[in-house]
Amino acid sequence: MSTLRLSGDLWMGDAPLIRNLALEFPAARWSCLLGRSGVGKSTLARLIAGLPGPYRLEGELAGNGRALAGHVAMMAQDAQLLPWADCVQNVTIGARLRGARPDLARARALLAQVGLAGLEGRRPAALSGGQRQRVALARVLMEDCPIVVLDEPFSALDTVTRLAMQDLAAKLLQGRCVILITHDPLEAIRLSDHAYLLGPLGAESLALPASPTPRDFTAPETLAAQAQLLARLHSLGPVLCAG
Ligand SMILES: Nc1ncnc2c1ncn2[C@@H]1O[C@H](COP(=O)(O)OP(=O)(O)OP(=O)(O)O)[C@@H](O)[C@H]1O
Repeated sequence: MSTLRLSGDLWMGDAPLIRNLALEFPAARWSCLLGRSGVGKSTLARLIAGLPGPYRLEGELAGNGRALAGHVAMMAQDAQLLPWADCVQNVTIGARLRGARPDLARARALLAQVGLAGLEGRRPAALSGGQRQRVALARVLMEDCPIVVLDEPFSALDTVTRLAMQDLAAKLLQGRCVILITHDPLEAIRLSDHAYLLGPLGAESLALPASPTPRDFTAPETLAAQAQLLARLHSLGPVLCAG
């Protein structure tokens, strides 16, 4: 699967959310989706991941004309772990739901890769927020899908843990088509090869530094791009609540 393409109008119930979408998510690249709260970023993430909901796309979503079922793994802000299951059981949940025999050795190896060697038998309640996101990352790697959707995966973490998780994800998800949703301009700039700013009337492509990712958060070009992106997001104005 080389490039994932999404085009058309996104609807929530009987109301349009985003019109005129023409998004391209190349293989082996990180693409970022930005936009005001409520614009429809998580809805797009769910659509790409094939999750059910009261939304529909009047258009096309495919990778080289092929359907996406079985090709997408997703990681969200909340690690979404089973509270009664230990790390190994959480990482192998996909196989068990499919009725397949879980590869426990591979699960343990992936947990070691994300820095959780020795904690395999712990349940989520006995892990820190950062450790839970590491389990979620290991679960994504376990699924071994060419497309990975990350919906604000690190936004609940403190800044230093977040930077470490960004570096880890950039390393371990290398070679996959990653679609990152984030509110954090620095995260977008550090990790993305390209970015779209979403609005109700469509998506705008944003310029990013040419340097390789993950970008050094102290590099002048990273900081300049972060400031520029923050200014662009700020210019959209605050989110207003109806009623
Ligand atoms: N299950 C649902 N039923 C009805 N409306 C929904 C549902 N889920 C989301 N919406 C609405 O669809 C719109 C888009 O929601 P979505 O969560 O995709 O936005 P978002 O851009 O991800 O926002 P945020 O940045 O705040 O997470 C919002 O107006 C939201 O209220």
